[in-house]
Amino acid sequence: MATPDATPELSLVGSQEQEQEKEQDQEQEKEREQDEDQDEESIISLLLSDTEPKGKSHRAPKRVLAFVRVKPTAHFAQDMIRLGSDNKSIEIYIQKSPRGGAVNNSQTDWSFKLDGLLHNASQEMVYETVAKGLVSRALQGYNGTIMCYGQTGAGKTYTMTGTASEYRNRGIIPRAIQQIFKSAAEFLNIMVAVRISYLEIYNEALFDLLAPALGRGCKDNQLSVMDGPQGVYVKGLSIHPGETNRVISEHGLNKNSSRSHCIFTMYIESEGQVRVEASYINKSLSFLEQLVIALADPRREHIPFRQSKLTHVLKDSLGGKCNTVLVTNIYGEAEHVEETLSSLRFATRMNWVTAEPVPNGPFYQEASVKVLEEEIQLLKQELIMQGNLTSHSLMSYNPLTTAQRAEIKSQVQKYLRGVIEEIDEEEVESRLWSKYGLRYMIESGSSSTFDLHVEEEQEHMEGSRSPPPETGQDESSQSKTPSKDLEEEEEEKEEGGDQDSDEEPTIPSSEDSQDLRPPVSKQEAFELFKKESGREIHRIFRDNKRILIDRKKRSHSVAQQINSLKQQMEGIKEALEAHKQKRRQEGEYMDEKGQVIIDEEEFSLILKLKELKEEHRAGFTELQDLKAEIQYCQQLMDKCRKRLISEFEIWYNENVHLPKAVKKALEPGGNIRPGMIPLKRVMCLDEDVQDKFERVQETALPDCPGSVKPSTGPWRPSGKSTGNPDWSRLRGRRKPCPSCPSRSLDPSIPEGMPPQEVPPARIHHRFIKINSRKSEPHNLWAGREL
Ligand SMILES: Nc1ncnc2c1ncn2[C@@H]1O[C@H](COP(=O)(O)OP(=O)(O)OP(=O)(O)O)[C@@H](O)[C@H]1O
Repeated sequence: MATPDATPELSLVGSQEQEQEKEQDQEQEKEREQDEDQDEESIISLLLSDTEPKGKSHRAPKRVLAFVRVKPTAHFAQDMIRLGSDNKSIEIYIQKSPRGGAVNNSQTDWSFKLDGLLHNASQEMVYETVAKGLVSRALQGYNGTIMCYGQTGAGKTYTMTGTASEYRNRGIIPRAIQQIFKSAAEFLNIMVAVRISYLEIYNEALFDLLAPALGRGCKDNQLSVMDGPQGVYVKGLSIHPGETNRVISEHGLNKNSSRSHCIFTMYIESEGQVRVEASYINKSLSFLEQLVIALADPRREHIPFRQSKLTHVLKDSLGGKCNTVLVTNIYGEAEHVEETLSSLRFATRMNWVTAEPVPNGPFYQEASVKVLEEEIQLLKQELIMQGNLTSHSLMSYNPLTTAQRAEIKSQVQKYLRGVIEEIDEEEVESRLWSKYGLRYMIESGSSSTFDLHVEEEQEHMEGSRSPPPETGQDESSQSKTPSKDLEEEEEEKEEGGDQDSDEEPTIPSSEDSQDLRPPVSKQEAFELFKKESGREIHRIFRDNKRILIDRKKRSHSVAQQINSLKQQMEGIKEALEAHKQKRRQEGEYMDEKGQVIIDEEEFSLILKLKELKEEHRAGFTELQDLKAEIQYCQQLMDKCRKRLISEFEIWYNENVHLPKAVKKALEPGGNIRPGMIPLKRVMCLDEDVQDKFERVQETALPDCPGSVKPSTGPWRPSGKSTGNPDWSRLRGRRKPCPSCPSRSLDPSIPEGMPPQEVPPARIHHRFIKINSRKSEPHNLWAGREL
């Protein structure tokens, strides 16, 4: 049984044969005395806490933590084993051997100081003391190893796996798995995968305990310990998704376990990257002792890791980048005292082994990286969408290479010399437009605002290279925000209907070839569409997007808040634990109801912890709600995006590709039913036809100031005309001029119709298309004549 009143005494009485060892131990003991007081508490608290101490490098060497667990017994050798009331020291007293004679100076007393004694400790307490901090650190990215060492039957398996019969007696492994999954569940943004392996080393042979067909005794077993760039690993060892119970019960508790060493490893991965390997070793070791002696001696250069499979496998766990905790299981009975002494010596040496744990990358950082990655993904999707809209699915957003520049230059030159009819590359086309500031003209009879917007867009993009609009709009109307502008336009439309007018500034003069307009690019058309027909759906899309971004930001900050609360809670729990320990050591007072009396500080800590827990719970619920909202908004956004694109495609084809007359024919009551003319057959004026038409128009309207001459310029595709225009009819198609009301260019409008009744029409628009698809020579009038 425990001897709580035993005085802790740090003394070392040695025997001759152990003199050398004793000197070394004394030297170390002195050093330890100096460092210990400052160091010990901080090391333990660092290991047991989630947080890094401020101002301290996490690369500072850390000792292996050594705990001793005493197996409960009714025959505790009180006279031989004395447990210190500090719960850290243990003394062994062995009576002098009578064989030693009168001069018997063999050592009889040994005193050991470790990081903690676990006597009559529940499984829960063992886990809290030994493993919880290490697992928390594993979740922050540090590899960790928990080892159990001790005499056969001393309780290693019980400590590691516990008993299957009683839930509360589950051991470190199931509790660690539970803690990992619980913590992972709190980081909803991160997918955490836990995989396991279970290795047995028996007579220097390796066995995969999770490969049913390859258990011990199977000749096919081909496992070997390897040194890899990522550290030591066992080649051929199977790694499984985290369902362990069945297999462990089959293999883990075999009868010969006392002669074997078992290493259970958990690999914690977040989003594909192996983060942590938390290993558990549960068997007594012999080569390990030599290794530990070597590791504990700073003067030793060679560390004999490779002398056994076990020590080789443990290379990264001892003295490496790993947090290591040792539990030494001992018996409390007198008959085992020699073995107990040897186990405690091992524990003390292990306690001197240092390591420099380095994180693989903490989850908390991972969470923020995840948010940024999602943002990048979102932006990429938008870029792809834009690319699709501009038919630039293969568009590269990188600067052009020299070869690409040369290709563009050569194509442009060929095109300008008339060597080629079309510039193949769509990207070349778009760059051409932007380089030469070319504008477009649209065969549109109904959308006056369309042109106006295009003009505004161009101005916006090119820094007001065009002359200001002469539509009578005052300056204030030009400086309106797009949304306000759109609202007012809408109102204007409602009040005055379609205000297509001849005064619009988009009408180019024939002298000014700069104003010649190539066809509208899809990108520009899309911008326009978003402000007009697609305005509502675009608004919804934007609203959803705004909500989505807002929720993502919020969820990120809530996640951070939760993490910080968690850290605070851990801090308070530690403080409470310290209070509890102190209380127990100093003796507890009870009130009349038998309840322990606590001091004010402890009470306020309890209240604070309660408060934090509530906040944590609320934060967690909010995070889950936000997650659901984010998912929902994302779906809505996707739907809106699809709808926006599909409606735009229809709008674009109708407004840009279809000439006015075809559109008119497609209107309800028109003579062409939708679908009769494939939209892909882009209607464009054949160049020859158009040239002739321009000439006819010029001669037909020589002296009418209100008439506008079609533009001429360098954009003359030299396609062969196959059309057969009816010139007599063409002569009749002129733009209605306010001063010449009897003349109309619309074939559907009889001559002499008053101007106010003439539907809006433009003859100065010409359709020039440069793209990789060949469009059939086809003209508006031929279409109408069908
Ligand atoms: N702290 C404890 N409380 C209750 N029972 C214990 C405790 N420690 C060990 N035992 C019991 O003692 C027996 C032996 O323990 P265990 O199998 O864990 O020893 P071991 O060190 O793993 O032995 P071996 O090296 O031979 O495998 C088991 O029945 C176990 O349940």
